[in-house]
Amino acid sequence: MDFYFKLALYAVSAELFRRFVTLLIGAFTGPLAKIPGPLVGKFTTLPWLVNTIQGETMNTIPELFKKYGEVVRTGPKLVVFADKAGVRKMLLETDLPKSPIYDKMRIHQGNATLFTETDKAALKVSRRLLSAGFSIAYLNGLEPHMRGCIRVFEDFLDSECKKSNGSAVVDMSLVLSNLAFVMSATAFGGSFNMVTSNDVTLKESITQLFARQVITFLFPIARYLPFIPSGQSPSLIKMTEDIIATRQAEMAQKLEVKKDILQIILNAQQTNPELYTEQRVRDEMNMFMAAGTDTTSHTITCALLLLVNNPKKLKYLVAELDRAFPSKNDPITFAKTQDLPYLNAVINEALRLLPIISAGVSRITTETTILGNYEIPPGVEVLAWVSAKMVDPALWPDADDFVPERWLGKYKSAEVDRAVFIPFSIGSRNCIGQQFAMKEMRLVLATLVRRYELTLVPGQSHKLFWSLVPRFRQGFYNVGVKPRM
Ligand code: HEM
Repeated sequence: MDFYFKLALYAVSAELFRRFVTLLIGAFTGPLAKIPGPLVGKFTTLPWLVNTIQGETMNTIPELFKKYGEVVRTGPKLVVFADKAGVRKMLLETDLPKSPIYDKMRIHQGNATLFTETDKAALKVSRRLLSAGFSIAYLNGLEPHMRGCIRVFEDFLDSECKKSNGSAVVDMSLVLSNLAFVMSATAFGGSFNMVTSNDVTLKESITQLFARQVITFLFPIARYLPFIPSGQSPSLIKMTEDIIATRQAEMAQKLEVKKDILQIILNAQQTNPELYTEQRVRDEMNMFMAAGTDTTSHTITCALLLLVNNPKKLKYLVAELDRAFPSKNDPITFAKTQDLPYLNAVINEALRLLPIISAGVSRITTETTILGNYEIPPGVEVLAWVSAKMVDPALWPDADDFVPERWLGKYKSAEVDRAVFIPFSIGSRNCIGQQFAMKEMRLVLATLVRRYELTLVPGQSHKLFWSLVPRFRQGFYNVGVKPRM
């Protein structure tokens, strides 16, 4: 017994020693050793993990770029890139696959969705299939749904104002999240009047889903712990199940059905039931609703934040919208908002200054790849820190200021650099919902600014943290709202 115990002890010690030596060698030799970064990053990703849990990487990594330059090693096999060429090469030219953290974000292991698919061949199939649901013809067909949702939203704002003697203070981050959720849900097959209030249930469902995804990509084992949020709130599960069941019943009765993403997924299920299992259909729908909710609502909330804090710019936008819609009741449409220069410029500035993509896009090298003048061996997680160049003072005069005018022509002799303005990412994994999002954001922002007087509620913190998307630390963003005459 004693002999076996000693043998086991020697074996464990030898293994620990081997690992220690490998770590030391990896830290100070080999291609990654040349990459600058904090000393601790050569040995462990622990500080990065802690920062990610705290939602602080969006604030701390830019500090590392200031200290170490545009390429920083933050873990033994983790490198973050802010340089233009490196980011473009990783996302576009070499088109590296998504890293295994996306596998870990799956709600159900074994069930990939479009967002969490890491296999390039499988991606090609599902991306081609689902792209049909984002064609211009399909998106234009969504206009009545979106405008219907906005009408209900306006009724809600009007009644809030009536309740408080004509003007109200509204938590825009909450109500816009609910609105965006309903817009996605109706676009993907849901019924129309689902949410008309400042009920927090749906927002909490999405927040919970995202929080779980962050926890499980950091600690995959956590998915088995009872106190970790399931990411499957009962209201979200029920809603998705109802939407799918209603559509399946319509199909069974051979009724004419909507041509939408849900239908595309259900048709795929009929031809390929092994790949598109019932569970995958549900996960895919949940993913689309989540991807389409806090992304657009955050961007619109930030556009409002920037506008109410810059009243002169808000006036320019009001003037543009008054010219385009002289009567308060003129229909605000896709076609009429598509090319409004100042409206588009405001949305671009919101996407540039307060982007969704504020904590890097994760990829993995599969062979030795030259990125940012460094030789990156296979199996290294590389993060494209897209947001860095979007606020680089060398490219954007008054980089931290809200200047919609820079999108209307040269600003202080600089033209916008579209090669670094990539809030929807680039390459084969760019945002499939980009046009959907732009159409939705133009409609909502134009309606709010044309029909309501919007004012700053002072004393609020603009501090953000990251939980798959940026969120307000204070938990809300209030704006004063009053119907315009
Ligand atoms: C302002 C709004 C939005 C922004 C800024 C945005 C941004 C992005 C970015 C940066 C990615 C790449 C993420 C990565 O590689 O990890 C992405 C992917 C994706 N987005 Fe969006 N998004 C927005 C709205 C939407 C909407 C409305 C939908 C759906 C209706 C959507 C669906 C998706 C999907 C499915 C993917 C994964 C695509 C793939 O991996 O092939 N997004 N989005």
